[in-house]
Amino acid sequence: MKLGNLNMFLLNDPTVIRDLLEKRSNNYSCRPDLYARQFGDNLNIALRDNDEIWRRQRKMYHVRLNVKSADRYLPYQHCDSLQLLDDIVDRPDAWLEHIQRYTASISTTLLYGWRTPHTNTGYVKDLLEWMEVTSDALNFQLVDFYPSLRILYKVLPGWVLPNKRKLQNLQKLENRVFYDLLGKAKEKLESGEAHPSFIRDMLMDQDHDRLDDRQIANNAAHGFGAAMDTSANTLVGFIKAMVMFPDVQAKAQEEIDAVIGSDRLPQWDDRDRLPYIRAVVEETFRWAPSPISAAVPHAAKEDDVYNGMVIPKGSMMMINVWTVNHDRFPNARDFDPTRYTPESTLVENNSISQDSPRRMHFTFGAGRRVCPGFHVAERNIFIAVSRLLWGFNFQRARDASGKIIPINRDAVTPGLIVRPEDFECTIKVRSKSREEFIRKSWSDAQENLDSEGNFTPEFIKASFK
Ligand code: HEM
Repeated sequence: MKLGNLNMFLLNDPTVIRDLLEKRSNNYSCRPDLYARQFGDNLNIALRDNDEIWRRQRKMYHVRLNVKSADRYLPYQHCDSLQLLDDIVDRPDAWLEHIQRYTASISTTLLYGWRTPHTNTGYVKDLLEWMEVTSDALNFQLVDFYPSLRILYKVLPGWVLPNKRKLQNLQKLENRVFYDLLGKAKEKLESGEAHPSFIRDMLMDQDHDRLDDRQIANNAAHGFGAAMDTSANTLVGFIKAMVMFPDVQAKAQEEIDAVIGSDRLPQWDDRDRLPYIRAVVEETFRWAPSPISAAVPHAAKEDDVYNGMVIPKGSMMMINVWTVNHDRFPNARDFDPTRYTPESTLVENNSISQDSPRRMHFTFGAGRRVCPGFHVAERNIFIAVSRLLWGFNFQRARDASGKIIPINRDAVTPGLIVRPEDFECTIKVRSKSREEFIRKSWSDAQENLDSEGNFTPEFIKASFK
């Protein structure tokens, strides 16, 4: 595809994705030189080109959010999911809000060490505002397709170029929020009160990791941007699937009831014994991918030739996630967990395996840029999905005359990160005894929280040995 002076290749075939993004990753793990990169000190890991700073930033994710570290953070997810369940019992119609709070909270806890009991106060409010401004400001712009316009963009003032103004405002917001959060993390570290988190680990090993303050501040905040919406939107996709495919929901609950029973909640350790739930999670990633075009395109570092086709230096390489997640499968818009064998879902890494053609979905991207938060994401989603199925029934909503309100199966919101378009549904707790169990579990969990809703030092000491 030719967009202005820019060449864009849409990758619609897993074999091509393997051959280019994976086998030739030296050439295809760059990012395009988007205009937006000039703002925010070019320290957004997802936008930055493949260079020494990006490698250092990315290494932090590999070292500090790998499988072992992701397991370490499970007490955070197990606890926050109890508030999610309790919130839904309280106000089932506000389920979207509760899901967004859950994913915001596990993100702030893991990245910064503090919880988010409500999303409308404090730094989390700032972070959510930042994400909103970011998704608006980061859309492709004319100057991305006609790089010769850059000089003009440089000299023209913000009031003539609304996008330049948006990016300038974004930079101001980032300077305030990101560095305040860094300052707060440093204070906690100095006073010995810092809870385990990504930013704490980066600060503790700052000299060894060779990241300066600005890089650490950006790395943590951009983790929030990458984690919060993608995880929330995936859970919205899961609820939509359960409402539209009641037989799948019934089968999933059958498995949970048989393996877990009614007097405890599922947890991550149960994953091995819940093959159908694992398949529901994978099918959710395939069926409702939040980054439908793998979020940010890769770019070609040098000219290349593939199957006789010339790929010029600088070309954008977009994984067409929607297509590769669907085209290979019969009845691809049916939500069908039986597409997966228990063996294929048992190994977590299969979803990001380098052997692309064997993969069932590309929701986490591919090659050296593949999502480094994958293990955390898998835990966020598995814990929420299994517990929601344990506690609730998800049904079609009816209007005042009792008629079922239709749902557009394929409609998603616009943008590079999408979620299913709003739809009506009814969520009901499965039984009185389950409601009481949820109430009690959350009430007991609150014993471990202080007056601001953060974990007490005793809980941290007991959970992180
Ligand atoms: C369901 C949840 C998630 C989905 C679907 C998702 C998906 C993606 C995708 C498609 C990419 C781009 C991959 C590519 O360019 O090939 C990406 C990049 C990234 N993700 Fe995730 N992600 C999720 C959760 C998370 C979480 C929980 C974190 C961190 C805690 C995270 C951190 C990142 C970062 C830092 C990048 C940029 C990597 C780079 O450019 O080198 N993501 N993610």
